[in-house]
Amino acid sequence: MSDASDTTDAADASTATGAADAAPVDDPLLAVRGLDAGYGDLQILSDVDLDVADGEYVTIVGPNGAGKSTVMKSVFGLTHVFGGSIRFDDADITGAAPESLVHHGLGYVPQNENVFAGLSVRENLEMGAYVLEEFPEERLVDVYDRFPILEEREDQRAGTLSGGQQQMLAMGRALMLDPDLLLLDEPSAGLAPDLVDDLFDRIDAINDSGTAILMVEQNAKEALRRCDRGYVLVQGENRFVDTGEALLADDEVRKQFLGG
Ligand SMILES: Nc1ncnc2c1ncn2[C@@H]1O[C@H](COP(=O)(O)OP(=O)(O)OP(=O)(O)O)[C@@H](O)[C@H]1O
Repeated sequence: MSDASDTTDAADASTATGAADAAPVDDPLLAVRGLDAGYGDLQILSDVDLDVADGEYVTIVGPNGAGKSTVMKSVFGLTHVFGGSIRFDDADITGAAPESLVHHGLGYVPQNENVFAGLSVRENLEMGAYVLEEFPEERLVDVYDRFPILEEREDQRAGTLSGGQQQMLAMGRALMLDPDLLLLDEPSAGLAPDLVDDLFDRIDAINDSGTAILMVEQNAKEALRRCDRGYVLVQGENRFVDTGEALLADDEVRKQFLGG
């Protein structure tokens, strides 16, 4: 974990003992500061700070109901923000609508219902680019390169794909706009264990080609193994922040959140 002497003003906002510097990145692509957010009148997140640098791979782990998905939804304009700010690429996007965020270079793959089941694979991918005046053929080629099964099945209805293929399609759709930051909410949920590694490899490859990733995962050990930095969120607050490697090695994190 980071030394306490590292703490900045933003980190001072962290409430839990042992919280490291939650905002350690110079000139971050995404900067969440002091975020209080939730649904209707219900506040779920308290004073959350989170950074993602350009090209960085950041993961959020933590117990069920901690508010991990709520962080992602807040970044994508899908919650009620009570306080704090969200900046992306030097613009204040706090409370901005999802339609405007995709223009800004933000892609979001929700955990559930993330494909149009009644449309074909190709139509789903076309929907991913609907905000553009001209269809980006080169993006389709890139997505088919990353996920060849989607090209093989381009005329098949998305609802008939397997869970893993639907997840690839959802990611492919978000990649059609070549986002600078891709938000992935539990991409491995519901996948057979032998498919999970393959999916994580593909996410690594997306990151290797320059797209920053912010990912929520239940599969915490694997996610921390692969990411640059991780946040452990508990009851709507940052509890630990560090490199994935340091979090995996931390006794308290291991004992409390990674099953020993
Ligand atoms: N649309 C909603 N309206 C009201 N409360 C909600 C809504 N969505 C989530 N919540 C509540 O917000 C809290 C945090 O949920 P969230 O899905 O962000 O947690 P999570 O850490 O992602 O959990 P999990 O790992 O189980 O997906 C939970 O108590 C949940 O019941």
